[in-house]
Amino acid sequence: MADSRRFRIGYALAPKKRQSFIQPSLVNIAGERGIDLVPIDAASPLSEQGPYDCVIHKLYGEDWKEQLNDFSERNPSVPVVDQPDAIERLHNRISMLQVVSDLRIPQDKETFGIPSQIVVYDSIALSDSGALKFPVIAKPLAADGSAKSHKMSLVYHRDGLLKLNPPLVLQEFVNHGGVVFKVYVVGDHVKCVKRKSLPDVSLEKLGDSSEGLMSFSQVSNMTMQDGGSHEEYYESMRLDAAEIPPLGFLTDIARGLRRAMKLNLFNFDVIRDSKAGSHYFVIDINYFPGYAKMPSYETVLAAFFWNIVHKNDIEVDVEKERKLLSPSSSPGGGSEGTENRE
Ligand SMILES: Nc1ncnc2c1ncn2[C@@H]1O[C@H](COP(=O)(O)OP(=O)(O)OP(=O)(O)O)[C@@H](O)[C@H]1O
Ligand SMILES: O=P(O)(O)O[C@H]1[C@H](O)[C@@H](O)[C@H](OP(=O)(O)O)[C@@H](OP(=O)(O)O)[C@H]1O
Ligand SMILES: [Mg+2]
Ligand SMILES: [Mg+2]
Repeated sequence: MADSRRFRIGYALAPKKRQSFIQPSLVNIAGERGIDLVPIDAASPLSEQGPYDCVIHKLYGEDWKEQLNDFSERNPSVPVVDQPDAIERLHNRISMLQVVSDLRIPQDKETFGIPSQIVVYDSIALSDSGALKFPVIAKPLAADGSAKSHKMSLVYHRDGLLKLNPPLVLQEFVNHGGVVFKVYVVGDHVKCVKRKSLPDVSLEKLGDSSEGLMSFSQVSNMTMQDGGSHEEYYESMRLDAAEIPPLGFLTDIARGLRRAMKLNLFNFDVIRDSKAGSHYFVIDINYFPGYAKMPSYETVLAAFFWNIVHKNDIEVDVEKERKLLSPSSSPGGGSEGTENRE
């Protein structure tokens, strides 16, 4: 007999994210699979809303974190995707990439790592960039979703550093042919797309840049102008010609990151070292990225939701779950039939 039970996924998203992610196409495809997407009002107590079979979210701040923790304590059987403590690691650009350095994956033909980087907490420390080679990219230390956290500078020489505002990360710029590979992860699903990136920096450019630095923001999200310049034309040719790294290689990294971070919804940016064609750098990891930009995102996300409500097939903090499910924690909430989940 067909399963007629419907499942409710509560979502707490900022207005812009809600608009881009909760497309009618996603609502329809999830609906056909028996899953209803239900908005959560972040201004009211979460524990008074519901019932939900799962909560997905992307909101910042301590208050929201407390709300989620409180909800999990009251509703231990309802998965919160993902746990706020696990997401927090991605709000700092050092802890974000540390997880990549700590990954132990057998590396064969293709190898990966992160660019050399240092963290700078105050202006005095800016005069000492250590052993870093220029150019470097200065990135705000915090990756907290604010417009400011995406404002970067490409710094050509030491003098350019003095114009920056710490706390920030100074990361060696790697020439990579102007293309960034965005690897989207949704549970065990992995999809790579190509995007425009910063162009390579030549030695000549390094020598004659009097400004010392160039500011930019969200370069991979910039669309090319209609009837654009020659430069844009060549950029788009470069993008078309770029070969995506082997999917098996990216999937191994994705799987390793998912396990290590205990996260299900993220993407990471990868660039290919122009000097060593099979060496790659992971330069950024983002929680709950712009999935609507991923081909067939509706079917992928609907399948993910289905897996959660039917099989609980998500990456979780086992220790935390154990505590939450211990007899001392109070059960409750969740919609009818939640206990049917495995
Ligand atoms: N080390 C690097 N070498 C070369 N290019 C880089 C490096 N780091 C960043 N970039 C370029 O700068 C862009 C922005 O950097 P990054 O991805 O760290 O910022 P972000 O604001 O967190 O991006 P997103 O919008 O993906 O969250 C990258 O997409 C890439 O084009
Ligand atoms: O504004 P914050 O919270 O930092 O999150 C952004 C991510 O950092 C970006 O990576 C997302 O864009 P991509 O999906 O192109 O990576 C971007 O996607 P969006 O602009 O479609 O929402 C955001 O998710
Ligand atoms: Mg990025
Ligand atoms: Mg980012």
